[in-house]
Amino acid sequence: MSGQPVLELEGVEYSYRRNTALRGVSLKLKPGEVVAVTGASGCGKSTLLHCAAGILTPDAGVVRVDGQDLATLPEEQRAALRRTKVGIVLQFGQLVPDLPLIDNVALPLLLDGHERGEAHVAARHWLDQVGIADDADAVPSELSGGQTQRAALARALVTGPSVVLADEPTGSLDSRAGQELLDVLLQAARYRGAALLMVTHDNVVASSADREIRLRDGLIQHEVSLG
Ligand SMILES: Nc1ncnc2c1ncn2[C@@H]1O[C@H](COP(=O)(O)OP(=O)(O)OP(=O)(O)O)[C@@H](O)[C@H]1O
Repeated sequence: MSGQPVLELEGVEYSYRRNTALRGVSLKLKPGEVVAVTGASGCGKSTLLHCAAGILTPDAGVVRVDGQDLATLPEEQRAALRRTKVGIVLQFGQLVPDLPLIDNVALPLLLDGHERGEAHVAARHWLDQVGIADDADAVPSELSGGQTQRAALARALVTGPSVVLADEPTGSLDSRAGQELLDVLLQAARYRGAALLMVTHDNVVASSADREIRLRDGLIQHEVSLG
């Protein structure tokens, strides 16, 4: 795997008031690289993902996306970088409740100034890729947990991001549906050259990665190359 890292964390620390979640975590992902973050509940996995996404600002350390330090960018540029370069699949609450799925998935493109028809074509493509093209006109409250997760993945991939961050991407799916969704994610990384960082409790998901980073008490306990 060649190229400069598209995602870089250096000495990232984060505390929630008195609760220290990350104690200095460093990692680098190159284009097309797939990294699984594992570890016991509460070890800091989601916090790491949220820092990488720019949702949380680290207390110390640096997060770079495509070589740009998120902390030094003006808010508007940081938001634009996150919108265009980073696709995020969180566990809950990502979709806009009253918007049909087609618009939910097209939203990152619409916010970025793309024309509506063009955004809808891309959204339909990704709804099809994740297997819910028939639900394009449904609103999120009409969906199952698994369908919601698929829609969130379609929305994360619609901009063709350089970095995809996924928190338990197959969490509420049975093993077959989970495998299908994992395949979509892996293809986005391997064929489109996106770096994929995914938090998972699932050994099958972890073993599909190129590397596994195991966290313990907010630190990298060990790192295993699986390639
Ligand atoms: N909003 C919050 N306020 C206070 N403490 C928090 C908050 N979110 C997480 N924590 C604490 O930070 C630590 C790391 O939490 P985090 O959610 O990152 O772990 P995790 O490895 O993702 O856990 P899980 O596998 O259960 O999702 C834990 O001790 C947790 O209790």
